[in-house]
Parts: sequence; structure tokens; C-alpha cells
Amino acid sequence: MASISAKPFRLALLQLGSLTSSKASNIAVAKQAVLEAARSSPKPHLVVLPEIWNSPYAVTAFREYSERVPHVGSKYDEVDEGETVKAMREMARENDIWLIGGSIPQKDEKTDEIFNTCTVYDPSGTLVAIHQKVHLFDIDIPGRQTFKESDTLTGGKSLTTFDTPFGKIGLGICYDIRFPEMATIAARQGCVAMIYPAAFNTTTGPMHWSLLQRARAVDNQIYVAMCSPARHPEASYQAYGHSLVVNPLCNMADLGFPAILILPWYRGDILVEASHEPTTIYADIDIDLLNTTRRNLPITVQRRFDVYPDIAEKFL
Ligand SMILES: NC(=O)CC(=O)C(=O)O
Repeated sequence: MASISAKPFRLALLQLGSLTSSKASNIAVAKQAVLEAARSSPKPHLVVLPEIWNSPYAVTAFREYSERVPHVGSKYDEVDEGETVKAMREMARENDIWLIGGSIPQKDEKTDEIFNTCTVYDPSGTLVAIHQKVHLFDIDIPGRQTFKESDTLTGGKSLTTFDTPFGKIGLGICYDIRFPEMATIAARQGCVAMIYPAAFNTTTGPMHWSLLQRARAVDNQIYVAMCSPARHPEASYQAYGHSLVVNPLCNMADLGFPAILILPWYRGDILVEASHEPTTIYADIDIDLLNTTRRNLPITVQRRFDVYPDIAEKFL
């Protein structure tokens, strides 16, 4: 697992603003943001939308806004699918990009369960991966933040990675980042990055948003990105914003500066971070940096599975 075979790629995180209770209007906002990102130069290879962008982020809304998601491998023009899935296929296809479609409420027609679901499309509009949020966001910080996704949502039961021409990517959704096993398993399966559509809030965001991403990146020597909606003063749930891309660890020697000047860089480093306003941020994913980091600090090959079990084993 030491060095990784992948290609450099450019990532765009769309921190959507102007999201309302109108699904049609939210789809139009996303479409426009994807179009603008795809027209930027250099053009991003992989574009990411935030968590629950087509619906209010509220347990009372998830069922009403939920829609059918077809199977992995389904092609553009699948008739039996929801309007948001259809729109995301078009965004990927018309702009010739890979699209991680944030997340939307998904209804399972057979069981009537609702999931918080991320879908991924290749540039032909084919649905290549589905991740259902595994860990539901049930917290109660009295007077600050109470939320209980499990009131209406069901947790997913599997982990998700997908292959692209530029490398394998692991997926999680928001609260999933607090469970480090997911990123560790993805890294040990060969992922170059973990990407989380997310919507932390103004209580937990300042506490843990960047810390968790830097921890997952440094522990696993991968890139980590989280894409949030912009803050919305009228929404019942205030998303933190601050979409972020973090690299695993800068390499002091290769930076070519005296150590004293680069000490602040020697960490799981923030490549780019948004404020809480609507915006798009871009980051170049550098595979050489990832491999140099793994060579210089070879923790990926120093694990002591004779002392503790390999949590990735049953997934490899
Ligand atoms: N919204 C979430 O799923 C998670 C979150 O806000 C947090 O972990 O904090």
C-alpha cells in the first residue's frame, strides 16, 4: 500500500448558496454552479456538490423531498428516476466532468425507507456509485444544536469507493467523518482521497470541521475534502460553510525552504478553504506529494497487525 498509482487531478467544491424550499430552484442553482465550474480554467476533472442541497436540511422535509435513485451502472435517459438524479446526469454529461452529486433524500420504493444518499456520475452521465450515509447525525448539545436524523432516515449498510481514470476515491457523508474506520479502510483499499459532502453547523463546525479533516488526512496519508452548502440566515439549520481541501502532509525537504520557515506547513495542510458565503473552491490533487509523504513517513507499511487486527481485511 506504500505508493499509489494515480494521476494528478483538479477538484472543484461547489458551496451552493440561494438554496430554498423549492427543489426546482435548487436544481437550477446547482446546474449553474456546475456549468461555471466546468468553464473555469484549468477545467476541474471532479466536481462536488454539498450534502442535502435539493431539500431543506430538516428531518421533517426528507420524506417529502425524497426520490427514487436507480441502480449503479444505469445510463443517461433512465426513465424511472427522480428529477434530481436526472438533472445530475445532465450536469455530468453536458459539462464532460465527473460529478459527486452531494447528497439528496432517497426513497427506497420496496421498503419505504429514506436514506441520505450520495450519487456519483461519470462524464457520460452513467451512475457509477451510490453511498448512503452510514452514521446518522443524532446529537443533542442542549441550547446549541439538537438534530435527530434517525427520526426519518435509515443508515446505510455499506462502504463506498469508486474508480476513475485519475484514481480511486472514497465516499462518506458529513457525520461519517467522525468515524475514522471509514477513511482508514478506504485508504487501505487504495483511495487517494476521501470526499464528504457535508453540512456541519455553527456549533460543531468551529470545534471540529478542520480538525477532523486534517486528522483523517494525516492518519491515512490521503487527501480529504468536505463540501458544505453556504450559510443561509433564514434556514432552520445553519450550515457552517468553510468547504475545505486538506493534503496529507507537506514534505519539508521538497519544499526547499529552511525548516524554520516551513514548520507551519509540516502538517495535514489546508490547501484551500471557503468562507461561509456561496463560492466554488478548487484544488489540485498532487499524487507525487502523496507518494513522497508515504515514502518519508512510511506508516502505511509499518502497521502491526500482529498486535491488533486489520479493520480493512474483510473489505480487501
Ligand atoms: N450534519 C452532520 O451530519 C454532522 C455534523 O454536523 C457534525 O458532526 O458536527
